Amino acid sequence: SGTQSPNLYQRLGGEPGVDAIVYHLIVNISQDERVIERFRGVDIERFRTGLVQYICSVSSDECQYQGDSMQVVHAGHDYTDTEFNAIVENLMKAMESQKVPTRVQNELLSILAKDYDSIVYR
Ligand code: HEM
Repeated sequence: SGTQSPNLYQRLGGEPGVDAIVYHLIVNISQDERVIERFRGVDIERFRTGLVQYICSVSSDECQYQGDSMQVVHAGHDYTDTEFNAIVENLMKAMESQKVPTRVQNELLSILAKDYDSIVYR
């Protein structure tokens, strides 16, 4: 804050911005037949709060993600390339709906892309 340049979290809209992005991501996932079956039986409120916290933690030093590592959370499901890309696409649509500038979108995507090897196994 103050005269410092805003961090990525702030450029994503801070807490209300990230809440809205994650909300729309979940709506998009719920309408996406490529991945919806993967979320059957999942505690969505827990998923929502975990994701909000995770995005905050990778985009600022303002939060600590309390959940398990991406590797542990996604282990044993054989998530595919196509499913990974579907989630990314749903996130992009969510950010677009919140009018997040393209370069800010790309900054978050490039950070999350590093989790690819922890989520998709082959
Ligand atoms: C950019 C890629 C991804 C990121 C950053 C990501 C991140 C996360 C985070 C932070 C959580 C919450 C963990 C917690 O706090 O408990 C989570 C849970 C989950 N993710 Fe992902 N994820 C990604 C890709 C995927 C993909 C490709 C799938 C499958 C289609 C998937 C399916 C799930 C499911 C089903 C849960 C809920 C697990 C449970 O609570 O049992 N994720 N993910």
